[in-house]
Amino acid sequence: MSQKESKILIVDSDEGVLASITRLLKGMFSHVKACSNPSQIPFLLEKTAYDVVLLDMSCSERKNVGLHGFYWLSYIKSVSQKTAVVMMTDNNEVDIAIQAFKNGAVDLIIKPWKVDKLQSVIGDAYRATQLVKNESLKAKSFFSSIANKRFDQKIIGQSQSLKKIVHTIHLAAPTDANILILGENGTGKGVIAREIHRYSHRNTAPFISVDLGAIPDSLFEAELFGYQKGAFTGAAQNRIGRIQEADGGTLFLDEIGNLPTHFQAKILNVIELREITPIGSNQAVPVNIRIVAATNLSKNLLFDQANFRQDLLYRINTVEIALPPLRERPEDIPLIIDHYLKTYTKKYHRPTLTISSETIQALQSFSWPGNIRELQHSIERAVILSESSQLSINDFPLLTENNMTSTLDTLNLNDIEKHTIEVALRKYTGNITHAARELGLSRAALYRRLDKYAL
Ligand SMILES: Nc1ncnc2c1ncn2[C@@H]1O[C@H](COP(=O)(O)OP(=O)(O)OP(=O)(O)O)[C@@H](O)[C@H]1O
Repeated sequence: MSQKESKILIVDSDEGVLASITRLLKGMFSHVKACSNPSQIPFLLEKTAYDVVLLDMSCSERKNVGLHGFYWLSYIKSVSQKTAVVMMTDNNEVDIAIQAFKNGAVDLIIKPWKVDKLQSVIGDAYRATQLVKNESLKAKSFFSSIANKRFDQKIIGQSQSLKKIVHTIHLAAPTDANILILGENGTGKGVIAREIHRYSHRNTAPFISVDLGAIPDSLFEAELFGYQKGAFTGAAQNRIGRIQEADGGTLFLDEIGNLPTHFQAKILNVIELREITPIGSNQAVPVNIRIVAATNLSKNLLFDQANFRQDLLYRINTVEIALPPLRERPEDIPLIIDHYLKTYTKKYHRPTLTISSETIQALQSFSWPGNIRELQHSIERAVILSESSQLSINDFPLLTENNMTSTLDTLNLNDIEKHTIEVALRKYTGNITHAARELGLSRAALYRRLDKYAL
């Protein structure tokens, strides 16, 4: 591999990992930078154009906060499309790999790594970036195609409840009313928010989505309000924040229910004053935005002022859309299956794959705690792993296991704990951070139990 001006950034909170990978890659790259605090990533990327970033999935400046790597992966891809990001994880899960690729990672390394494997993956990633430089048009579409497809999703389903929701969207979208979307994880709140934007008169302006649950506290203000050059160490140039990026368009505040109270006050201020002040500036900038917000909090929790500022709530819920969980609209399931079967057989080159009607019925009777996202992932996994020309019940392990729809016929605490963990993992389609949060455990404590129960 040519060493001429090749640059790699390695991000991992574990200094030991950093030291050993740095040693391994020093011979391959002319510039190797190790970083143990991911909040420095914005400043490092501003200073240097890295060809490759090797990023740990759970890197965070805080302990046990889970898969923050996904946040940083999106960040890196948003500021530097040409940088190839390779993710590292100590978790050998298909879902994590699929999610990493969907978010734009070019490869994934499972810890503990084999030296030759690590070097060949990084070498390939570097060569891909050179391809981008040489054949920029072709390669650009290679890097951006997966990401763009995510935003094309149409609302699929014909149940009465979904029809009502689509009708509400058509009425409310063209007004500038703020809209609050309520629904369990994976019910399609993001898809609805994009549909609202598409039907609004702002649809030629940006739709900016901010996952409030994923932004580290230390970056909240910089990310949302932007900053001025010199505002803090490392602020090498002015940067506009996400709110200003949405000027003229729609700002989608996802997971608003997870926002700490002091940040809720800042968002309320923006909505009331319709202006923001970047960090380091004393000049307020007017912003013309329409707010669409979403949360998976139940109405009871949301309307409890101990959890959420009620003055903010009444600002964002002019129109409320409550998305029903998938189990309450099983008539939509065959359409969704058909859609994702077509999508994934095409993607994975298995055009002749069908699904038996018995399997469709079984999928309709399942409770889908992770909703459409879980159904979608199950179909994707089945398409990848099935060896026959027709998908059957056996291609969907959750249909054959004694799963969460059944009541546990035991009082053994270990069995109950294992079962509860399985339910949480399914609900969040393997997302350790979300599952741990719902179980009231730290990520580390959940990992210990996964080992204990061999899950
Ligand atoms: N009506 C639908 N038809 C087909 N696919 C859908 C539909 N609604 C959502 N999806 C797909 O389901 C997945 C989850 O959707 P989305 O991210 O919008 O859910 P969400 O409620 O915002 O989830 P979360 O609360 O976890 O952020 C996405 O891949 C999306 O494309």
